Amino acid sequence: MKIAFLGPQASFTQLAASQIFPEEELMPQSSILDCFNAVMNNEVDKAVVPLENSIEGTVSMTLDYLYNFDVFIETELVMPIAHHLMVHPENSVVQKIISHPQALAQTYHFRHENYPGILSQDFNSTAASAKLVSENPNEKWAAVANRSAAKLYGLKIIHENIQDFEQNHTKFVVISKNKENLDLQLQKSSEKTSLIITLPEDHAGGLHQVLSVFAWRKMNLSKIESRTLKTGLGNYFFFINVASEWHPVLSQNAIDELIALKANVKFLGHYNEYIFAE
Ligand SMILES: O=C(O)C(=O)Cc1ccccc1
Repeated sequence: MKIAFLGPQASFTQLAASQIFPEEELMPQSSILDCFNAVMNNEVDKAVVPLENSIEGTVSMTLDYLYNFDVFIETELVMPIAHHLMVHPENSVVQKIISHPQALAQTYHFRHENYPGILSQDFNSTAASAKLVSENPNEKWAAVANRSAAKLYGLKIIHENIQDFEQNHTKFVVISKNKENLDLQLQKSSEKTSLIITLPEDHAGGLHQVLSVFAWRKMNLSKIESRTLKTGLGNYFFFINVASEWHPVLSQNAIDELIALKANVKFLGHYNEYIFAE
């Protein structure tokens, strides 16, 4: 089986992907969009992408593509994230800090306290930034990336554990064209159902009606996030997680009732959440 992931080697997504799929062929992609496209074009069977971070929140690109592409979520892995600042071994001066926007956001206060006025630059992934720094020994650049990236690309770590909050976790999801619930040999923490709901038209109590479908069935919502539909200010879709085992009749009735309310419902999957094994 072929598995796409946000690469290159030693990205956080690769660490997640190799734990979920230790035996499969992992195929690095240079963006989250490329991961979705690889699935849609059948170049791969599945892809692993980051969905949410405990400091910075949802990876909005992933949320948008879950809305836009015909894919399902097959499983989720929660992984602790430690960021380090690294430079080329021949360098110690830092004039620019490069990383994935999520990593830059998770280290914002560290950078502003320790490197005030130093430029930051978004790049495709933490590992891609580490690789870029290693390929440019004459530039005074530093990357925010993980320890495996420092080792693989031969960089020197000058500050360890620079994430702004000690508790830093990212959820990675496996997406594919199949409605599957992956059974992994990892520690399972919970089960959930993910839906994307679009309300029919703007009217008082519209969202309340949608939420009451879950409330009176005692279906516990563990996440609700609104995201712009990009059709104009004030137009949103809602990403909802229902935290429970799958009750076929109850869950189908809830979806049928949402449809009767003229909401648009996209079922993303019922799947397990696993915890990264250190
Ligand atoms: O850039 C990476 O290495 C990724 O896999 C995305 C990411 C960035 C920061 C924290 C978690 C995942």
